[in-house]
Amino acid sequence: MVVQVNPRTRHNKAMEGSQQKVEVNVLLLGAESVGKSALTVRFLTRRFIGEYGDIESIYSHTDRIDGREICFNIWDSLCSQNGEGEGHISERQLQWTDGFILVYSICDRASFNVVQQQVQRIRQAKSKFPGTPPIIIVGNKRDLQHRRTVSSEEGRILALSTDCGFFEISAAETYHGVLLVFHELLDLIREARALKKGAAGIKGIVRSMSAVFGRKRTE
Ligand SMILES: Nc1nc2c(ncn2[C@@H]2O[C@H](COP(=O)(O)OP(=O)(O)OP(=O)(O)O)[C@@H](O)[C@H]2O)c(=O)[nH]1
Repeated sequence: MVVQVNPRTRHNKAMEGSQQKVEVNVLLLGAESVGKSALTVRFLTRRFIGEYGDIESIYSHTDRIDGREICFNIWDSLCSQNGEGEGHISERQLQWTDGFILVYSICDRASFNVVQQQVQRIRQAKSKFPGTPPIIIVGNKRDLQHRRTVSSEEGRILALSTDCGFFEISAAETYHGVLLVFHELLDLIREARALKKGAAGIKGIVRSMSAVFGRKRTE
């Protein structure tokens, strides 16, 4: 079973008219050993291979979803980069990504704390990078119930209070939960893009109208 919270109403796919290929950049963050690579590899290959090594990579994966080609660029980041401390997010990462997947392990409270800090950092960066990309919080290792130290409730409350999506999954046990995470993020990214486009359109109309009326006033 997968626990899920949707932060907003689901995106109406009719909002995106054209049938061009859609490209989305997805950044996976979280503490060490929470399963970021396991999630990435599950999504790319449908497999769980157990050990993943310490390689930071950006993977590209194209899928056909609802009759449309979607290219996912997935940045599987390493924790504690450049001595900046756990949970650090670089400006390059913030500028690059269209959406975040923040992963913690349900058996590791410290990793949940890291996700809490990362949500705050991303939200604070909003002023620097307008239109903060959507965030999905993922509690991984759901198969290890006997070692659970973070309740589902805590994950859900964090997500609700910070306007993030939330899933509890086991990358080890199923592909389905991982697929849901990426598809939900895709929906939120498309929704954010449609809103941005709409806002730009309205701004354009307002600009044209003020140009016309502004000119008339000075005549
Ligand atoms: N039981 C269980 N183990 C998992 C699950 N997901 C990942 N693991 C294990 O957790 C360990 C760490 O997984 P990784 O995917 O390498 O974690 P990571 O977050 O990419 O780690 P870093 O690259 O060191 O930051 C590995 O031994 C995985 O096999 C899961 O859902 N359940």
